[in-house]
Amino acid sequence: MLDPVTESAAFGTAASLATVTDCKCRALATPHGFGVGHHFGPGAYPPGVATTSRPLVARSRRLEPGDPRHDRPLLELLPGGSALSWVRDGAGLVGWGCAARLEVSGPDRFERADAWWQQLCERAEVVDPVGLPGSGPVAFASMAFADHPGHSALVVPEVVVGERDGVRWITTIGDGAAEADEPEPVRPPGFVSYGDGQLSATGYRQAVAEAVGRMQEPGGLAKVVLAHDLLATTSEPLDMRFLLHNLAARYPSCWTFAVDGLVGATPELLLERTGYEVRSRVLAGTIWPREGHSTEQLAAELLSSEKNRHEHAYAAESLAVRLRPFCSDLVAPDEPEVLQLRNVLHLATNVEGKLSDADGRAATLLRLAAAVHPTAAVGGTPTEDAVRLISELEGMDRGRYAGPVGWLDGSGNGELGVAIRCAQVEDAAAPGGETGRSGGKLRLFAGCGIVPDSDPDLEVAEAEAKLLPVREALEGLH
Ligand SMILES: C=C(O[C@@H]1C=C(C(=O)O)C=C[C@H]1O)C(=O)O
Repeated sequence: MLDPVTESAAFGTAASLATVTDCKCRALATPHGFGVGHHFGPGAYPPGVATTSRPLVARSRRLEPGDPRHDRPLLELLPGGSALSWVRDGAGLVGWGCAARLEVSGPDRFERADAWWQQLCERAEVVDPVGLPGSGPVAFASMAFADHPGHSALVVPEVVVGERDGVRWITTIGDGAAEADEPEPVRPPGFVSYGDGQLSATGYRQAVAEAVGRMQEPGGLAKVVLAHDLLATTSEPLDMRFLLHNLAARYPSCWTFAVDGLVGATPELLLERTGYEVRSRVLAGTIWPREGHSTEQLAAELLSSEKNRHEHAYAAESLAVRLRPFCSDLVAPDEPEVLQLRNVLHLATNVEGKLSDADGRAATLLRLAAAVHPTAAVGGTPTEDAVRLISELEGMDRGRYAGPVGWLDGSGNGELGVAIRCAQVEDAAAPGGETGRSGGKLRLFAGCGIVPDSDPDLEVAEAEAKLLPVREALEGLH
């Protein structure tokens, strides 16, 4: 987890709050703007006063063979502590330290986060001869699923190491002191035990049965995605890198992420923006391995399942319909394909578009995310009714589970996945920590799309299959 909040300023209404933290360093917000500086004293910026101190300084440079930061796998560079990650097939970004941090909540969390990041980047001093998506200043983002409750976080690391198209680079943000941080050995979490979270598996079965009953009534919803959580406790302090390494080893084609204590490996890409190109991979419709059934048989069964095809169509359409207004061109195939993972197979649709810039400025990634989140892959159809039903029937706080997670750079590029197959670290419990406990505590999440002909027992089994990646990573399988 990140350093404790040392100083902060809050603004907004109770319905919509933003807190910008000077994490032993650099960025602060006020009701009227954002400033960046060093060594603020408590109350140095009373409400209503905009700050005018120093901007962020970001310097990128290429790493060359022979430098361990060039030659070692990205995840092995993480020094421990506040790990930040977005890695797939060995490429992507890892980061550590905290040069600036924003916490937002409420219905306009995306807009506020976007404004903060735009402003930080506009004022930043950037030296970036690398010039690739992800070089220069970067923020890792993890947004709350719902308008209420839950907070969203943007973290600007002090050091980022990136790899793209075979090029490795390092970016330091701020004074670069954290660049020298040496990775400590990764520590295993010891014994893992599980208990009910806020919604037990039996409670989940009941919630699904209730949803199915209501959906079968006239005027009922077409689809709702219900989830539940599982509490894991470890006997030793939790080193997030242990999870990241094991997830990346078993799920290399997924995006292995860690942002502000939310850690997982997602197969679902909400949006990627590279210049004017946008891309999304929508997943919905699932089958999981069964004794005596080959992968080919399972794939054929999934493709021919009307229930799964319906679940999928709602999700793919929700993304395409909401993304289209921002695009001059959008291609969404009519037929889904099958994505095969170790634990499950999904129906998948890859959507590609070109952003329009009619007013001279294409929509930013966070604005696009605000428009498309939640798709019917994690919300439902119609969206607003589904989100209300989720809150009523789950009765738990999803936090940032199923929200957008990923990174943004200063040129408008970035990738946001859907935060599934993940856990929220509630307490890493470093030895000597305030809790006096030595073990860590995490909440694992999994959910399933429910349609009027869903079988509650099968949905419980599906959720169990979706919990496996994090469980196995925690238990040391790689
Ligand atoms: C909600 C989750 O997964 C989503 C639901 C799916 C489904 O219902 O078939 C498939 C992929 C994801 O879009 C999850 O893994 O927690």
